[in-house]
Amino acid sequence: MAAIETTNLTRRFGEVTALAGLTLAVEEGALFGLLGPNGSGKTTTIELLTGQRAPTDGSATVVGHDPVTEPMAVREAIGILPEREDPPSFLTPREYLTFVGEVREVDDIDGRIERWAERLEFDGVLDALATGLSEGERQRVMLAAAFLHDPDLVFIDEPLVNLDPIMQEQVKAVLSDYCERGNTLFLSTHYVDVAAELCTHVGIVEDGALVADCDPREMSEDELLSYFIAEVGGEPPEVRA
Ligand SMILES: Nc1ncnc2c1ncn2[C@@H]1O[C@H](COP(=O)(O)OP(=O)(O)OP(=O)(O)O)[C@@H](O)[C@H]1O
Repeated sequence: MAAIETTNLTRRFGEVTALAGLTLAVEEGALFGLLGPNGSGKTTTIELLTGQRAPTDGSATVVGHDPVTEPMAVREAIGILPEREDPPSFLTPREYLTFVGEVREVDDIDGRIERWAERLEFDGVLDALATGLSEGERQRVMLAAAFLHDPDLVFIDEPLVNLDPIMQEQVKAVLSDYCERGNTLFLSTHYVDVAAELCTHVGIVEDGALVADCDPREMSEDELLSYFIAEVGGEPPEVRA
């Protein structure tokens, strides 16, 4: 069954067409990556699918609900980590996550916070003001917030940005494990290596339209990179020896 389906999803901002008729299906349990260059419409797609913005044209279904007519049902069923969002600077991670847990009506909030803090290794700063946290620590707190209520589907805009290589590996394991339990992830990224290594399904988007839909497990990272560059209008690189 599809966790997400879009038909001709379109969004214009005045003269600018951010999304130009995106038609896409993401199956339940997929670790989906929307791969595209800067300005290709990735963030806009997430904003439309999560009910933060209305489309100019077209439609979408997210875990069986229409984000335009049933935004609350969508919001309850999903987790989201938008690009460049931080916990409030004047709260500690524990306070912020407690607030999120209460809004999300999570059982055993304290236990879940402890488990996520250990898993994402920010237990040492759980009671420090967020203003003093590193960018990577703030990113991990926001990841915990997205997963705290154990949703069926999570959207993450650029999941590994700001993380050091060791933390990137740990976050990749968290994301893979989440999908192996039957949940669905919708990532947006412009990093081909992230899509190649992590995803089970990649959609390549350019100028707001889907130009390719592939399974990266069936190709090497170099092949995905060449495919990506060819699809977004450039010349493929010379294959490395
Ligand atoms: N609120 C807005 N008003 C006007 N134009 C917008 C708005 N939001 C996005 N756009 C434009 O729509 C296009 C797609 O933007 P979007 O942020 O969805 O791309 P993206 O693929 O997420 O880019 P990046 O990888 O740089 O984050 C861009 O040309 C952008 O300038």
